[in-house]
Amino acid sequence: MSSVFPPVSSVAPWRDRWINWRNRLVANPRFQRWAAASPLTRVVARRRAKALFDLCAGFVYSQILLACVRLKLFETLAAGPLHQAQLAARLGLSPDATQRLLRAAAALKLLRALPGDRYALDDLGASMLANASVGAFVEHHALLYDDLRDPVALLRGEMHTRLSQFWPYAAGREGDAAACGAYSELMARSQQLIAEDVLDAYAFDRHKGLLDIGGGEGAFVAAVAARHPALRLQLFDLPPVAERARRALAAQGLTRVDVHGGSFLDTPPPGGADIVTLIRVLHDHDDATALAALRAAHMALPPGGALLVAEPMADTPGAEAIGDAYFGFYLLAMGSGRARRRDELTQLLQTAGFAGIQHLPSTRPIFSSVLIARRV
Ligand SMILES: CC(C)=CCC/C(C)=C/CC/C(C)=C/C=C/C(C)=C/C=C/C=C(C)/C=C/C=C(C)/C=C/C=C(C)/C=C/CC(C)(C)O
Ligand SMILES: C[S@@+](CC[C@H](N)C(=O)[O-])C[C@H]1O[C@@H](n2cnc3c(N)ncnc32)[C@H](O)[C@@H]1O
Repeated sequence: MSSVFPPVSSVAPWRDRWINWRNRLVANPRFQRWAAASPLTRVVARRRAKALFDLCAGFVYSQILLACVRLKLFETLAAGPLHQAQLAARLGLSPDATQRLLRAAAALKLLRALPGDRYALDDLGASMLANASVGAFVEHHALLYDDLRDPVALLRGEMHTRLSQFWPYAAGREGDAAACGAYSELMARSQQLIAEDVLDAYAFDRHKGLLDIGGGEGAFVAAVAARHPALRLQLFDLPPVAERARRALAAQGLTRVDVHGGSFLDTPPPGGADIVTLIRVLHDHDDATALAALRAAHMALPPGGALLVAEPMADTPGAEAIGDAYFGFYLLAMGSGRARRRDELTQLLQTAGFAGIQHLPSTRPIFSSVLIARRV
């Protein structure tokens, strides 16, 4: 059999030679058949085959989830198990289509099949109910999947993406007021997955005033306000987003937040705070703009003031695919930024004049890791 692998140089480093030897073996169909049958290797072989199948099928699984979200299947089952026929009537699907969807959702552990053709929520379906923003993310993935239909063209920068319309500032259109509502709402809803974890990770009560740069509609400062009634609060975001924040905070009766509109690219954020937060802001931007945001934070703080950065980071153990695969390609489609590794962020922070950079353990680092630093 001819090999797709060129000969290995005998002077290559030992690690390369080991990897090449191993990959030749794994790519050999005879080894594959042997490994699938041998009691020594079959567990690993099945796991690898399943992992590769799941990569092939990922889009199909996602679209089954989208069908469940659009048909409000999880909400329909919130009160308890229902029979397949009852579900067909509630979902407005034929009996066949209902059975197909229910079986698929049960196979994906969203639902649990019960005896007598009844279905209940399983852990993943119940978790969808508990985290309402996940459904909103699933819906907005329609844009991302459209942009990903030709991933090579996307990598080559040959596509005009829908996601860059959704996030206008990523494409240099900071002033696009019409488009900021949709992303601001999505971000505000998904703070539920972030804010409490950040508040648990750091003792904000050692500070007098907090400024949230890129604070969106104020969902994070509202969570801070609830936990730390004595902290003075400021929010800075692009003018149309700041206007939305003013309205949203006033609607909650939160008049103690001082909201400022401007771009950190050309407007210095207000001073007076001794801690600045950048929550899910830096990863949106390429290094030059991320540095501008950090320099704006630096300027707003007194010497010794603190900077807290919270966002998904690329090298989070157990969540590598979320950082490098999901956010890597998401941000590519969006038009700027990348999920940085902790040491890459550390370097940016140092360049902007921060020191004492520490990683803080957080409850669910897969959604956001937390770094704290001190302004020199
Ligand atoms: C009761 C008995 C006997 C046993 C119980 C067993 C048990 C312990 C079960 C566990 C149940 C449990 C607590 C489950 C919890 C599940 C949770 C919290 C699930 C959360 C899921 C969250 C998901 C899937 C989040 C998805 C987030 C996405 C897709 C985020 C996308 C973010 C984007 C696009 C951000 C864009 C912003 C930008 C532009 C990058 O800046
Ligand atoms: C991904 S959102 C995160 C919002 C919020 N921090 C959160 O976690 O929900 C990024 C925020 O940065 C804001 N932003 C982007 N470019 C900005 C700029 N040049 N100056 C100020 N804010 C900016 C956006 O308007 C948006 O609200």
